[in-house]
Order: sequence, then C-alpha cells, then structure tokens
Amino acid sequence: MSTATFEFQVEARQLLQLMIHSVYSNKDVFLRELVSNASDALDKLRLEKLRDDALDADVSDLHIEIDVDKDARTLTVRDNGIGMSYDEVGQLIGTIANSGTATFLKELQEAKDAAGAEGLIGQFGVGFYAGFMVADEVTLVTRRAGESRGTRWTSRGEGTYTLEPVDDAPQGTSVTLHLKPADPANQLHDYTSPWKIREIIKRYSDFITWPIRMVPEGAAAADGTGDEEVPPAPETLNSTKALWARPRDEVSEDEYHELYKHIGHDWRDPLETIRLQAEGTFEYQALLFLPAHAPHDLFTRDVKRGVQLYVKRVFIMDDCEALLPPYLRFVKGVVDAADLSLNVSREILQQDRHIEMMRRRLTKKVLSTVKDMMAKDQDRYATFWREFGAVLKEGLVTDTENSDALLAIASFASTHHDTEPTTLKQYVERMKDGQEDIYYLTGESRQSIENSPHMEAFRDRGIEVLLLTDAVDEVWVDAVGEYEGKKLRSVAKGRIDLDAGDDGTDDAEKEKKEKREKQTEEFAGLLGWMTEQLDEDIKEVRLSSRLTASPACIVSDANDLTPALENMYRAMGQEVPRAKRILELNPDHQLVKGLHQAYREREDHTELAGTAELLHGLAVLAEGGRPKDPARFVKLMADRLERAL
Ligand SMILES: Nc1ncnc2c1ncn2[C@@H]1O[C@H](COP(=O)(O)OP(=O)(O)OP(=O)(O)O)[C@@H](O)[C@H]1O
Repeated sequence: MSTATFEFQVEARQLLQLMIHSVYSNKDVFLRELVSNASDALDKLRLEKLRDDALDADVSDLHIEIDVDKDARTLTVRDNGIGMSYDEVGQLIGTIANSGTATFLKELQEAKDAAGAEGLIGQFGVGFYAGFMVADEVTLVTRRAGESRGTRWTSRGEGTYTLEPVDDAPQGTSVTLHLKPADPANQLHDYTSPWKIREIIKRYSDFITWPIRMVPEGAAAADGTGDEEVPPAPETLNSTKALWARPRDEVSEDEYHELYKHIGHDWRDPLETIRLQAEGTFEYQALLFLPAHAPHDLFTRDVKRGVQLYVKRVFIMDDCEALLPPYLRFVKGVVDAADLSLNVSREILQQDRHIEMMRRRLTKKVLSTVKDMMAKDQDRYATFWREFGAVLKEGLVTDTENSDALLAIASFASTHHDTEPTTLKQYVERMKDGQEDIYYLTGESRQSIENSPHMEAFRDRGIEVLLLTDAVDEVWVDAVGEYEGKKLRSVAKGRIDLDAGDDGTDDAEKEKKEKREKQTEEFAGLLGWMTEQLDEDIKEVRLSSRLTASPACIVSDANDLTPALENMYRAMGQEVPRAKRILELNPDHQLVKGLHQAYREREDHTELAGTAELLHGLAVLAEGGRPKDPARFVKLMADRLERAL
C-alpha cells in the first residue's frame, strides 16, 4: 500500500474551515484537546492489557510526551497508548461521529451574527481538529497496540488528507503540528516556548493522572552514540494525582472544572461540583458534576449516560449507567471504587448489590445538593431546573423511594406569577380557605393553557393553577397523586365544583347554588338530546361550573386517560381505546341560551344538530385540538355565518 488521498466528510470539512479561520479566541486549548485524547488512549491500553494479558503491548511506562522544535517550528504530542489501526484513523479522524458537533455546526450556520457565532463556539469541543487553529499542517503517526504496522495521516486541513502505512512506528500515537507563525495580537502564542507549554499544561491538564513530560529541546535528537553531552532528563509538567484522591482543600475550583471539561466533553464550566467519600466495607470516592447546560441529545434514545468508573485509580469504563438512575443521565463525573474486580462487566454491575447501594447513595447526594442549591443560591437552582427539570420529573414516575425529595426540589410555572416558578410548598402556603386540592392544567405552552376555557372560573376566583408543559407532566401527576395530603387535580378532568367548600351561609353563594340547580333542571332536555346527538365522540353533555366566558369546553372523566396520554401510549406502540370525553356547556353564554331556546321552541331539531356539532368542534379547538372532520366543521360554520350576514 502506498500513500492514498481521501476527502474529509462534509461536516469534518466545515469544522476544519472554522479551525483554520480561528474562530476560538483562546487558541491555547488545542493542547488540552490533544493531551485529553492521549490520556484516553493510555487509559484504554491499560484496560485492554488488564483484560487480555496476551496483548503484545508495552505498558511499563505509559506516559504523554511533549516535544518542541523551535527551528522546524513543530510541536509534537506523543503517547504510548492504544493507538489506531489504518482503518480506525480514517474513520475516527476523517469523520465526525459526535452528534453534538453536527448540531453545533448546524446552529453555527444559522447564527446570524458574529457575536452569536462566538457564543456558540465556546460551547462545543472540537477535539483533535483544534490543532488546526495553530498549525497549517498536522501529521499523525500511530500504531495500534498489538499490531505491527503503523499509519501516517497528514493533512493541511483543506479538503483532503492522506493515509500511508509505516513500518517503524512506535506503539501509540504522535501528533505533530507544523505551527503557524506566532501572532500574539491574535492570541496565537509561540507554542515552541517551553514556558508557554508549562503554563498551558498546568492550567488545563494538571489533573491528568498520566505523566505529561516535556523533552528538553535537542534531547530527542541524541543519537545514542555517547559522543554528545548527556541530555537533561525530561521534566514532568503535571502533578499526576487523581483529583478525587487529593485532600479537598488542596484542589481548586478551576482544577475541578478542567476535569469536568475533560470527562464531560463540554467546554463550559459545570454548575456544581459534588464530592463524596464512602468509608467502611465498600469504599469508594465520587466526584460528580452537574452541567450548566442540557446536552442536545438529552431526550433521544441513544443518549450516552452515566459516569466514569475507576477501580483504585484504574479507568474501567465510560458511561457506567448502573451508577445513577436514568433520570440523572445528565450528571457527569467519576466514581472510583476500591473493591471491584478490574474485569467487572456492565452486566455484573447491573446486578451487584454494592453497586445498587452506591446508586442509591449517589442519587440521594445529587438530590440533596440540588436542595441545598435551592436554599442558598436561587439563581443557580433556577438555571438547573430550567435545564434539567423535565428530566428530573421522570424520577417522579420511576423512583418512588425519592419522590418526596424530588417533589421538594421541583418547581413549576403557575398562574401566581408570569415568570417566576413556584414550588409545591409555596403553592400550598397560598391556597385559599376551603381549597383542598392542588390544581394544574397540562398543555403545549403556557399561553395555550392560560387561554384555555377550563381556566376561566379559576381565574375569576383567583385560584392558583400550575401550568405544566413538559411531556412527562401528565404521567407524573398521575403517578404521584398528591403532595402532603393535597390531591393533584387537573382543572380539565372530572367535575369541578369550586363552591363545594362553601358552607352556604353566604347569601350570594346560596343564591348561586339555587340558580345552578334550577338551570340543571331546565336544561335537562337539551343536555339529554345533545348527548344522543354527539354519542359517537362524547359520553355526556352537562352544565359547567368552570366556564365564565366561553360557551363550551371538553373535559376528561376523572379516571380516564387524557388525549395527550393516549397519544403517548400509542407512540410507544401500546394500543389503548380512545376514551370518550365530556362536553360542558356554559348556561349563561348567549350561544348556549339561544340553542336552548330554539330547542324548546322548535318541533324539528334536525337543523340544531349541526349547531350542537359546531359547539363540540369549538370546544375541541379551544383546548388546542382538531375537529374530527375539519372540512365538515368549516362547512357548518360557513353556513351559519352566511345566515348571520
Ligand atoms: N492520541 C490518540 N490515540 C488513540 N486514539 C485517538 C487519539 N486521538 C484521537 N483518537 C481517536 O479519534 C477519535 C476522535 O478524536 P477527537 O478528538 O476528534 O474527538 P473525541 O476525543 O472523541 O471528542 P471531543 O470532541 O470531546 O474531543 C477519538 O475518539 C479517538 O478514538
């Protein structure tokens, strides 16, 4: 095989263009990215060797080496880790597998101004390609541990790269950057300066547990004949101690943040750092992070979740999902357990009693951290809940053990305030005399819920309603049922009688009650007839005490599934019968009054059947639904409008 030229995948080319045109103002971070990859490669090799002793690889001195050449203006980052095969180089380096990066590129293209673009760029890591911010040519030589032949990859970052087999490549990977001329005014420093390298490593990569050595200039060129002076020993630039193994007060916040960026693949600081140390029969240390932003794929099926698992400082696996429940899938971090086998598999972890105990403890710790945050730093809590509230609510459905803790840290939009959410505790404190239940309404958006006819009587009486817009809301309210003995009740379900709590001594209330009883009697004929007419879709037509301005609304029976839930079950492939719903009429509305009068006066009700159907269609529209037969609905409507002209 000789040198072959390949084209970069489209997204990769776009990303490279961004790098070449140096969109990041802080170019120093390229080194962090290369060191981060090298460190991962060393972790992987150590693990592979542990699992397969026969692997032909040298693991006696795993390390990262940085080597600069001022004259040639090159900088090389070398590791003796796992390396890549010829095919892997093409797949891993020529394409972009990270879906977050693809989303990032799309958003970047859509960002209208430069300031928007700059803001976006700071959010995404670009890994290996970051080298092109400071170099106009990059060469990577790699040999996979256990294989005999290596591969050289070269590119100038334009449309193509070349691949070529090499016979004498050492195990691992070396990335050589052919540096652009230094341009300090544009943050492009002289990266052949040992001083600069030391500074960058100290700042961004000190927590890396593998030694990062710098070879003094010229030392690497020694030919071993013994004629030249003994070269100075390489200098180790980092402290090589795992952060979670160092005393708490010795680790700065910045150091924690850099570790988070390394393992969280995030370029931004985390919102919160959590440390936990468990002593006793099953010892472990955990260092967890709550990110400041939800990732793009948080609600997709293939989202990676879980923290990194180490056993006595040895990296065992990424994305260890057994250590946290699915509703904490956004938590990043490291768990280092003392008493697990190095060969532990995902399957074993799922069943392990100790792991189960760890998961429970870690879960409680995360939830209590959020609770503290809520008490001490409202703004931070608000950011957290905005980003992750919808995921945490899944826990209300799946984790009954922690539902009280979850309810205590949950907050919801409410009619009490336009923008400030409320906790359930605050809601209960504001409940009116005689109000027994906590009211909520679910829907697509705050606006559509607030405009829903179901809200009318609540608004008129100043009764607070929680406005729930997340897909999971319908499910958890059912699963949880109540908070501190107060039922959670949908204002769109069952009978609502807001006067029920009144003792009837108030004259006005008494009058109201009598009026309603009288109306129910008067309307009985119309209601019965309409129930028959709409029988296909509606199980009952009745008078409403919810409505004050709208003519009609649709409600679900207290124990029936709502349409949104029905749809959700169907989307999950479960067949559920469509529950018939209830149509409620406002007896004080002119349209309803007119219909009632016409019903009583006319012998023949054929014509009125269309009006009954229209009223039903209007109620469906008002809750954001779609009339069953929109064309028929429009025709009925047009007929009547025409007559009214
Ligand atoms: N030094 C290395 N040794 C072995 N494999 C490497 C090395 N550098 C990169 N790779 C491989 O190439 C892949 C792509 O690297 P790249 O830096 O572009 O992205 P990443 O590290 O996966 O993600 P991120 O965007 O967070 O950096 C890596 O996942 C790894 O498999």
